[in-house]
Amino acid sequence: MALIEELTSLSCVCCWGGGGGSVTPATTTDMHADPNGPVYYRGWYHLFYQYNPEGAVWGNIAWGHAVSRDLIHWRHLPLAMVPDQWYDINGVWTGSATVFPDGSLNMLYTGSTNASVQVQCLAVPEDPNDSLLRNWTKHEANPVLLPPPGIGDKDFRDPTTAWFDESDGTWRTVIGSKDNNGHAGIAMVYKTKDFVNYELIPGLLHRVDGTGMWECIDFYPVGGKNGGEELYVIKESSDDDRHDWYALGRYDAKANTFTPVDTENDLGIGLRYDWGKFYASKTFYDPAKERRILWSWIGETDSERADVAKGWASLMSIPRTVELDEKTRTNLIQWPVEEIETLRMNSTNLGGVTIDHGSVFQLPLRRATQLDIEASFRLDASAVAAVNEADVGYNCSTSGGSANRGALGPFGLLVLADGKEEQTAVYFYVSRGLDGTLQTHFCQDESRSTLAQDVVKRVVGYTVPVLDGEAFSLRVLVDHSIVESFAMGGRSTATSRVYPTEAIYAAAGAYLFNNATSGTVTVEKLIVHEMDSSYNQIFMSEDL
Ligand SMILES: OC[C@H]1O[C@@](CO)(OC[C@@]2(O[C@H]3O[C@H](CO)[C@@H](O)[C@H](O)[C@H]3O)O[C@H](CO)[C@@H](O)[C@@H]2O)[C@@H](O)[C@@H]1O
Repeated sequence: MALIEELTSLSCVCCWGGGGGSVTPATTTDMHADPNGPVYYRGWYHLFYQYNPEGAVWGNIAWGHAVSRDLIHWRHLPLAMVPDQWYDINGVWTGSATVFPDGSLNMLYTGSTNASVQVQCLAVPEDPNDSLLRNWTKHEANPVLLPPPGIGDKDFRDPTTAWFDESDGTWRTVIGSKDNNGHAGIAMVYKTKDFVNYELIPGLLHRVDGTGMWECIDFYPVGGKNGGEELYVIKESSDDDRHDWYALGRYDAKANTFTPVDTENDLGIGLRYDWGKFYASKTFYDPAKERRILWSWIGETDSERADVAKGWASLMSIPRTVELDEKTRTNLIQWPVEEIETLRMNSTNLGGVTIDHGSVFQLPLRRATQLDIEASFRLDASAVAAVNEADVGYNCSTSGGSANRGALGPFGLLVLADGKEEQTAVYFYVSRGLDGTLQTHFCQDESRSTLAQDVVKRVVGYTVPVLDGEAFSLRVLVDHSIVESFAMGGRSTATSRVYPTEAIYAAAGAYLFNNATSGTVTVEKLIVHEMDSSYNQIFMSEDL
């Protein structure tokens, strides 16, 4: 069994379900999954989530609920909704909040009926004056939407936040499904005036053959500032491969179509929010700070048996802002919300060092289990120029991880590392293509993250754009058993759920490494912040 040394208290914005540390468990065994209906309401950030109060495995799905003033310090509230009606008795599944111009809001969610049919249901706050949104009324007209003809009873779920279409004064929501003909993922759009009666808009918003069932679709605009063209993001959580894929494109409301800007990066085949463990994510618009925030379910990578033994499973990612990368316009930028910086304590500036090829350098830190690391690297220009031979076919997942040496990489950081057996490597590997251009790969190697045997350990990552003159930059958030990394200012991210058994407490360290065969790496910037815990707990009246 894998051992988790202690609660992941920093990134665990939502891991209330026991595991020790500062969080009082709601019960002794439970399981969390998809973020649901995130919303800002009357001064509170609300996070609802798929939750099994009865065990550390999926099942008996209800809506857990927590609130925060700052997205970092969370207070647990009682369950917001439980399966208690024929139309959701098999689970109150994933849904989204829609906020109206007058500030009121509702939730559309998927109910799994007594016959396991997926239907859409409406819920409204019992008392709109309760800023904590503690009690919810399921609408008497539920279920408000059934699977349409041609769609499988079990393939119709996870309505998005609705948006208003001025052309006909209706609200629009997207629901994901699949078409077995072509094993296609599909996105359907419904219009409604009252959230009780719906009309399916003819045609599909989008469809991509071979991608299978699209769960937890998200759809929102990005960019459009300073005269730039607004684009749309469509995101699907692939039931086939359990990754969150996105595409950038143009939305034609009249034609009800989404067209990707780059067909090679169409939905489900090109861009991912995160190359690690990151699923069923959802965004919401934060009116308080005029930003879009992304949350995701980080599942376990050890065995179900281990989850049952430890009594809880899964947690939420650190909330991230998400916006269009205006420099490339080919990808999103994700970044930990600025509020995370309030947890920074001691900061150590270690920049300005040069690491020779084939070397490792331990960072002089007091403790290294809760860190926020900001780093940027530059390769020695003469070493880059000297590499004439093409190095094609490099792939983070299959090229041997951080141990595999090339002329220009890997180089980066080792975290949750004991200097002997255990480490998680976060690194860049630069290769020259046949056309002479350089390609940068951003990878995270979990293969030595734990000595435990019942853990899926992978090397994850992909290529990341590096523009002329840019240094190779990394931001790495380390929290005992989670590593969330952001490369090139957030153009690419990788999250690893790890279970060190030796690299724990005082034995955990962090290192710089340059495992390239030629050339030095200059560490231009390296600031390591020790991080405080967020001390999440049950909501108390004095929290008001
Ligand atoms: O909780 C339901 C909501 O969660 C979503 C996306 O995470 O669907 C998850 C899904 O898978 C769960 O059940 C599987 C067993 O049937 C289990 O293997 C898996 O680990 C669980 O996450 O739930 C349905 C029904 O089982 C399945 O088709 C999905 O893949 C979301 O789509 C739901 O609203």
